[in-house]
Amino acid sequence: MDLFSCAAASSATIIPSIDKGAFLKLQNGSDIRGVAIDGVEGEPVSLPERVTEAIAAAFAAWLLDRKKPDASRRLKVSIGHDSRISAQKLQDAVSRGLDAAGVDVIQYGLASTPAMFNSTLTKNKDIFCPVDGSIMITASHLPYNRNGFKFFTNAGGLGKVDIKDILERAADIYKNFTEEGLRDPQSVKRVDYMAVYTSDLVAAVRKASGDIEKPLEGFHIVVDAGNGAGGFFAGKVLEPLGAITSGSQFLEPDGTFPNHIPNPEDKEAMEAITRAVLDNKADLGIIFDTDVDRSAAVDSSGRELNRNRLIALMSAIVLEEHPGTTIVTDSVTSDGLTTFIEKKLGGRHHRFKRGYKNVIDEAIRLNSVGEESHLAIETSGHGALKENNWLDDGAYLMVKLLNKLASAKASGLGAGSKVLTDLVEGLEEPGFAVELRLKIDQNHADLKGGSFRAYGEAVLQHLSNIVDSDPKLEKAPVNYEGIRVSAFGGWFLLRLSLHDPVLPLNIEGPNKEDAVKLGLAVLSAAREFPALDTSALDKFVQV
Ligand SMILES: O=P(O)(O)OC[C@H]1O[C@H](O)[C@H](O)[C@@H](O)[C@@H]1O
Repeated sequence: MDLFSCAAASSATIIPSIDKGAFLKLQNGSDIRGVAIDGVEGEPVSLPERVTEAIAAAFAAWLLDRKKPDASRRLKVSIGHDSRISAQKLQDAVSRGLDAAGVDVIQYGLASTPAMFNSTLTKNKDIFCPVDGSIMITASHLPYNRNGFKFFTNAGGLGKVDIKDILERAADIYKNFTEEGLRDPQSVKRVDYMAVYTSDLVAAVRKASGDIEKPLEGFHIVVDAGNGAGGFFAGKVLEPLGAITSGSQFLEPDGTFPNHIPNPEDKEAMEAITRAVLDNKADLGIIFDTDVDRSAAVDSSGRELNRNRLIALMSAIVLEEHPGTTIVTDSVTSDGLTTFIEKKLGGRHHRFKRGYKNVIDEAIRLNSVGEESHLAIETSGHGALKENNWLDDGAYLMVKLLNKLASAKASGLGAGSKVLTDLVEGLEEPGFAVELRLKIDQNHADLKGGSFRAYGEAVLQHLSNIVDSDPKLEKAPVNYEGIRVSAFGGWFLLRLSLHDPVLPLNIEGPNKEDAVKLGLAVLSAAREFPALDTSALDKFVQV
């Protein structure tokens, strides 16, 4: 069943009528996300093929406006996809939409999100690069029935404003669609771009090791791709570098994700890669999300190198290369991380907002106003380096770790992941950490017809007032998102979710008891908002 109401069937024309509002609802920050296939009750299809055609044609129109090519040149757009079961269907629809808008289509097949951005930068006429624009068909770690798009030009990923513009254009294009349908493109070019992208990663590690052909010889590294698109990393990156990859798991693409969610923030996923490392007595484990823009690692003792630890590790590597530089992170990073970056590593920690695009854009902005920054990274496992064109690339983060292993071995420091573990030595970790997500009921009368955002802002304002009147609670002096407060040896941050009608609450404390005290401070404010579902917090504070 389609989400959209059907227009009255006059003569033979049955194009479901879809208004602009329904198109705009497909926006998810700087991505487009929707339900691509039937199968989950209560989740009707919101991204059918014809809507996809319209979105692709709208991207082409947007790109033509930006690039203004002269009449003799046709623009080229590359398309790639992750392992989702709707990938082929959407790739065909995207190709028809681009072709109808007069743009050349180059299909890469199974690919990673960072590879797609990279194709706008690669200079190689034989493979039609650089392309003018690129589309990745993915819904990251979301369930199997979802899908969506990320768009790139050589200036980076498109932002919120551009996505809204594209969806508005798509709604107009869709209105003019006829029952006849768009033709299949006359000529689609197919390129094995992942071969190019992976050989760049291999070259980067070889270079860092002082041009050794197999700098990872003697290392045993297991990869867990969670049946997403990241399986290439074992056979196309690690093995040519000499590493043993036996025991790697879930490398085959399978859009039903039968083993675990491909998501380095997911507990089960991290447990799966940790088990693989320990069972195989491997030196290192590497895990990716579905489209490989996020990653995490596990050391040989089974210690997870994700979230704050991964940021600490990457900061140590980047600050060795660029002493004193600023590390930009998302807002839910720990106080211990700030101390580590500033006191141990001698850098500056700029704790900004949640959202990978927000941290990357902030790092670029800092550089433009004279503050040097080389790393923008989120606890989610998204990370981008200046040296890599600010490409949001989970595989490149792992390449930086491999460089470290390879150069340690080359300089006689031996194999194993100790060189990485040693780099995070001294990072203070909280005794207790939790994230609770408090939902706002958008249909509740207390919203009085207003938006969930306005309601969430009112909760935050009320909490802010309570904090101001309590001497035990100390507001963070610099804060870019929500209300962050230190007390009882720990901290909490209550903020609005980037996309959902939710107020995520992060609490870290020396122990659960102190974390509960922080939770109670939030609860005293939250209780007064009947549309806010505080049940998770109620449960948490009942020790
Ligand atoms: O605000 P939240 O609901 O916690 O979501 C925040 C997250 O949203 C998306 O997944 C983005 O890709 C991440 O970069 C961001 O961190």
